[in-house]
Amino acid sequence: MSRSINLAVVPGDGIGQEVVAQGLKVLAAVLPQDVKLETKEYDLGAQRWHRTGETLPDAELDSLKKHDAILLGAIGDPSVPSGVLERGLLLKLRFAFDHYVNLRPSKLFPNTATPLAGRPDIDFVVVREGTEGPYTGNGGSLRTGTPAEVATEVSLNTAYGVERVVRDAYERANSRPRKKLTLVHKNNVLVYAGHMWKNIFDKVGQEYPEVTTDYLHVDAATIFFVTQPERFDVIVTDNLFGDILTDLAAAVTGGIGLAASGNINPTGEFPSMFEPVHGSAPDIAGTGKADPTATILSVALLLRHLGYESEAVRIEDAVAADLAGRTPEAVRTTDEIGDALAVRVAS
Ligand SMILES: NC(=O)c1ccc[n+]([C@@H]2O[C@H](COP(=O)([O-])OP(=O)(O)OC[C@H]3O[C@@H](n4cnc5c(N)ncnc54)[C@H](O)[C@@H]3O)[C@@H](O)[C@H]2O)c1
Ligand SMILES: CC(C)[C@H](C(=O)O)[C@@H](O)C(=O)O
Ligand SMILES: [Mg+2]
Repeated sequence: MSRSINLAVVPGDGIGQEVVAQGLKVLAAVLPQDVKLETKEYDLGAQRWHRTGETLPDAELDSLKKHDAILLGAIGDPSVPSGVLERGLLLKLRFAFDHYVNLRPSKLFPNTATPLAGRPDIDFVVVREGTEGPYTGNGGSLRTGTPAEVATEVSLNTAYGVERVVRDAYERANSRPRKKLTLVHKNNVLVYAGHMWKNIFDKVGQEYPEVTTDYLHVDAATIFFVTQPERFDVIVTDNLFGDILTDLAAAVTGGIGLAASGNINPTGEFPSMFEPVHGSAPDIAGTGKADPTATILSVALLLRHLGYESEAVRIEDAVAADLAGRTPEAVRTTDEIGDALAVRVAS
C-alpha cells in the first residue's frame, strides 16, 4: 500500500524560516522510500502583512484545512504591531482548527545542561488548553490612551472546553507508566473558572481510578518546576498558565531551543499543527545561532500523530545521541545541527 503525507509548511518569521528548513530536511531523511511526502509552503507572516495587509485570508485557511498536518516555524516580528500576527495568524489557526490540546512534552536528555542542581529526572507532558482562557479576544478598552483608560481581557472557560481537555489529559496519564495527573490553576483567587476546572477534574477522575491526581496553584507549581520537577508526570492547565509554565519547563530542560509542541485537534476533523514552543527570536534571526532541535522534535510529534511511530522514535533517539555528544566549546550552526540529525536518522 502506498502511503503519503500532504504537509502544509508555514515557516513564518525570523528564525522560523531557518528552523523549519532543518525540520523538513530531517523529515525527508527519516521517511521510508514508499512514503510520498508532498509539501506546500504558505507565505504568511510579517512580509506578507507588509506587502498586502493580510494575516490569514479565508482562502488560505480553506487551503490549509486540506492538509494532513501543518508544520509551523514562528510568528511575530518587531516591525509589526504586537498582537497583529500572533492573534490574526497563529491564534486564528489554533482556534479555526479547534486545536484544543496544546501538547508540550518536557524531558531532560542525558548530558543536556540544566540550571537545576542535582540533575533531577524530568519527563513530563503539559496538556495546555488551546482554545479558551484569556486568549479568546474577549476584552476591550475604553478611553484608550487616556489617563482614564479601562481595559479588560476576560478569561473564557466553558464546561465543554474544560471537560474535553481534562479527559484528554487523563487518557494520556493513564497510558503512561506513572499514571499521575496534576491540575494547575489558581482556584484560591479565580474562584469561578478555577472551581469549574477543579470540579470537572474531580468528576472526570472518577472514570480513571488508576490515575493518581494532584492539584497545585500555579504560583506554587512554578516553585516545584524548579525544586522538584520530578514530581510531575502529566499536567493539565489553562491556556495562559500553560504558556508560561512551558517556557519555564523548557528553561530547566536544556533551553527553549529544545522544546517541541503539537496543537492537536483530537477528533481529526482538522489538521493538527506542530511547532517549536519558542518564537521568532528577532535577537538571533539571521545569525545561524538558532537551535533547530525544537522544530525537529516537533516533526517527531507530527509523525507520531500521523501514525509513523518508529520514525518518530528514530528522530527522538537521534536527538538524544546528538545532545549526548554536545560540548559547550563545539558550537554548531542551525544548518550543521540539522545536517547532523538528518545523517543520524537516515543511518
Ligand atoms: N509560536 C510562536 O510562533 C511564538 C511563540 C513565542 C513567541 N512568539 C513571537 O516571537 C516574537 C519574539 O518573542 P520572544 O522574544 O518573547 O520569544 P522567543 O521565544 O522568540 O525568544 C526568547 C529568547 O529565546 C531565544 N531563542 C528562541 N528560540 C531559540 C532557538 N531555537 N535557539 C536558540 N535560542 C532561541 C531568543 O534568542 C530569545 O533570547 C514575538 O513576536 C512573539 O510574539 C511566537
Ligand atoms: C505567540 C503567542 C500567541 C503564543 C502563545 O501564547 O500561545 C506563544 O507564546 C506560544 O507559546 O506558542
Ligand atoms: Mg509561549
